[in-house]
Amino acid sequence: MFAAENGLKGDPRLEAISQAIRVVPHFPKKGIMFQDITTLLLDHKAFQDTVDIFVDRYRNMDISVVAGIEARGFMFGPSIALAIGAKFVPLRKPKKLPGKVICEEYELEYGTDCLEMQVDAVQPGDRALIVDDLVATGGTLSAAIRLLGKRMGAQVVECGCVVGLPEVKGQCRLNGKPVYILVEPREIDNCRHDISSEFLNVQCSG
Ligand SMILES: O=P(O)(O)OC[C@H]1O[C@H](OP(=O)(O)OP(=O)(O)O)[C@H](O)[C@@H]1O
Ligand SMILES: Nc1ncnc2[nH]cnc12
Repeated sequence: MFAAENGLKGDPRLEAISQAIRVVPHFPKKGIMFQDITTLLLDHKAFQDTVDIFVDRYRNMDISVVAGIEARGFMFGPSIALAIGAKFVPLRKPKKLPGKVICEEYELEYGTDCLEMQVDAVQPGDRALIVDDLVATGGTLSAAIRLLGKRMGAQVVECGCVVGLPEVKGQCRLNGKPVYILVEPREIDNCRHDISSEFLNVQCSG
């Protein structure tokens, strides 16, 4: 589900949210158009609107757990959880969580990574919302869905992301679970926050 299908067509908040996200070409490496949500966090109204849109969508869906994906899912998930009266569960990169954890691997461009969750955080029958800033290939969200659904027996109601990259068709890999996305990535031409190339960490040739 992408911007045109999120039920918010014409909502001026979406344009402001989109404009508040800085686009950084060639970060962290050449060829990546990095969607930097840290500038959204600096814009109080756009940040509040982002959280409000998710809260309005999920407040009556009987969600009992909001699971946020490290690291950028932690910037939106807790506010949504507090507002809808759900618990917040962090899904973390390996070896960060104490106690008994379960792990699901996912593919990166080169190699694999995994997400971990504490086993006592979620119970069978919990109704889960998974939150992240962005879906690209969908590999990370897929691992999160498996952790909560297949491994713990929770019902994954939906995944909510601020940005979705349409060209990689992330929803195909999301195990049949709906993904609700606020905005598509902006084209660099319209970018308000473009970083001058002298500040880029990655040098580009050609
Ligand atoms: O759909 P995918 O192809 O799986 O990519 C999306 C994931 O990539 C980014 O996180 P990243 O792995 O860069 O980690 P970070 O948030 O800790 O920087 C982003 O915040 C998502 O979690
Ligand atoms: N283009 C992108 N911008 C920000 N985070 C990402 N994670 C994967 N692709 C990304």
